[in-house]
Amino acid sequence: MSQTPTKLRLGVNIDHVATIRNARGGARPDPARAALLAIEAGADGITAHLREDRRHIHDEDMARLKRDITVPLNFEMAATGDMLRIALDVRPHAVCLVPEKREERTTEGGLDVVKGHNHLAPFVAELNAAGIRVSMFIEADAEPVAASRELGAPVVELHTGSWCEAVEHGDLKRAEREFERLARAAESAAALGLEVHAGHGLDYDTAERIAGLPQIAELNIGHFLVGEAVFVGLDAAIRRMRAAMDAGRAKAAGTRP
Ligand SMILES: CC(=O)[C@@H](O)[C@H](O)COP(=O)(O)O
Ligand SMILES: NCC(=O)COP(=O)(O)O
Repeated sequence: MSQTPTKLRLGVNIDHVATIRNARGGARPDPARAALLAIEAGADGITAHLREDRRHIHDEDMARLKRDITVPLNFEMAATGDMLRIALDVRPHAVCLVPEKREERTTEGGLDVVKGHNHLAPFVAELNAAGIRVSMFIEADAEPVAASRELGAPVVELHTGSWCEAVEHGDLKRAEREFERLARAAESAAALGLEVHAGHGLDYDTAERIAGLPQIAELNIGHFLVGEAVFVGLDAAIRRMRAAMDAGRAKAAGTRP
């Protein structure tokens, strides 16, 4: 017998609207406007990453997003004292702790929650105490999942980058291995009572496939959607993404979207 699938949330990451704005300085395109449009199109949450080098999102963007949007704000940040101070000031719905390297082009790999336990513990504790939902952006492996649980984070976000890269390069064997890894990590996180999110590098096809993992509650997607917006508009790209996610979840559950 088929079961009604639980709805999978879509968090739209608007970082790269700010990347385009910053290419020229000034105020356009405005990431807060993109966030409002994303919500109209069906986003369940807005994600933004305040990088230490401020290459895209700026401090004022975070403050404006918190003030203007009507859905949960997911604030991605490195575990530094400065970022913690800003997050406690902005008070987003959620903070996702991510690893950050100044020279990287995008987030490479997950947080080292095992070796980094002592460094990360006070960040998780302070954010938890402030009522901000903490998620750990980790590699899809049992060890970081268990270490995140030990740290007291209620949520993990599984890094889908390696899987998406293998799919993009047509390396099907590696892609299947990476997908199995994500599936196992999602299962072990859910078994430990953690809420499971996933993201990085997802497109329509990979989002549809990963939506079939029933433990996953939220996908965070940005770069691909902002790129698609150039061709079809942000509204249409988000609606198509929503449909792909619903189709993937329904297919895996044996129902219709
Ligand atoms: C943590 C993560 O995977 C992304 O949300 C993050 O925002 C990537 O950083 P860039 O947006 O700078 O590529
Ligand atoms: N945490 C992942 C995210 O927010 C979006 O990543 P991407 O789709 O911009 O690669």
